Amino acid sequence: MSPRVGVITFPGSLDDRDAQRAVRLAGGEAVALWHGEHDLHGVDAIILPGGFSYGDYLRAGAIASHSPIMAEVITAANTGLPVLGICNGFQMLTEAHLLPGGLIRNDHGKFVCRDQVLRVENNDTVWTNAYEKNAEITIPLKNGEGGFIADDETLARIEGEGQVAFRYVDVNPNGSRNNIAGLTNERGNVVGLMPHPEHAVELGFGPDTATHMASGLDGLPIFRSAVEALLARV
Ligand SMILES: NC(=O)CC[C@H](N)C(=O)O
Repeated sequence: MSPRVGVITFPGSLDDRDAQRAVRLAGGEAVALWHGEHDLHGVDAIILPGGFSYGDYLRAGAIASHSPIMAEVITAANTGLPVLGICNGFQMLTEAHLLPGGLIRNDHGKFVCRDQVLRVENNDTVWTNAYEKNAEITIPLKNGEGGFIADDETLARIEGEGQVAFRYVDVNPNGSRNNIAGLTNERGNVVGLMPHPEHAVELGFGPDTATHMASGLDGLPIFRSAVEALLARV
């Protein structure tokens, strides 16, 4: 049976249906979940999608991190359930303290939208194991609050423990410390990243392959990583 991957919709989510589609393309069953529920409906993994939950009021992801379903997500993540946060979802994961540090307004003050090259720094997580270590991938990036921050001590710990999952290559698009684009928790079941893998899973809809010499499908292995890890577990 296909692993059941829950995608939570919050008020203001934009990319929930794209995430569901990516799950299906990777061989999983996508289960739509609503932020106001207290029930994860027995899913095998969770995706917190991109968007503008609660209009980015206070800080992007801050209000959503207190949604009723997030209490269940936090408990489940702490017992090993695979959880992926994409962009606004990554912001929620730091706000919920499932990942360290925080995300603030881009250093140049503008919204950024571009095809972004990333390096896979850690392929020993539930969500990155289908990549080669140090693989360079191109997936879209689109955010206003993507600047990763952490104090020096936290940053040293993140680097020392290998918790940098993805790093920006060539350009740092938002002023993130140490060019950090995505993180994992120590256990490797919770991963968050600013760029959008769910927008690079089908030819013709992802990065401009002619300009970037990208495959256009570089986001798919994130979803395949978890689906295949879950299948192997059964
Ligand atoms: N694409 C997104 O998920 C955007 C996240 C958030 N609204 C921001 O602009 O930073």
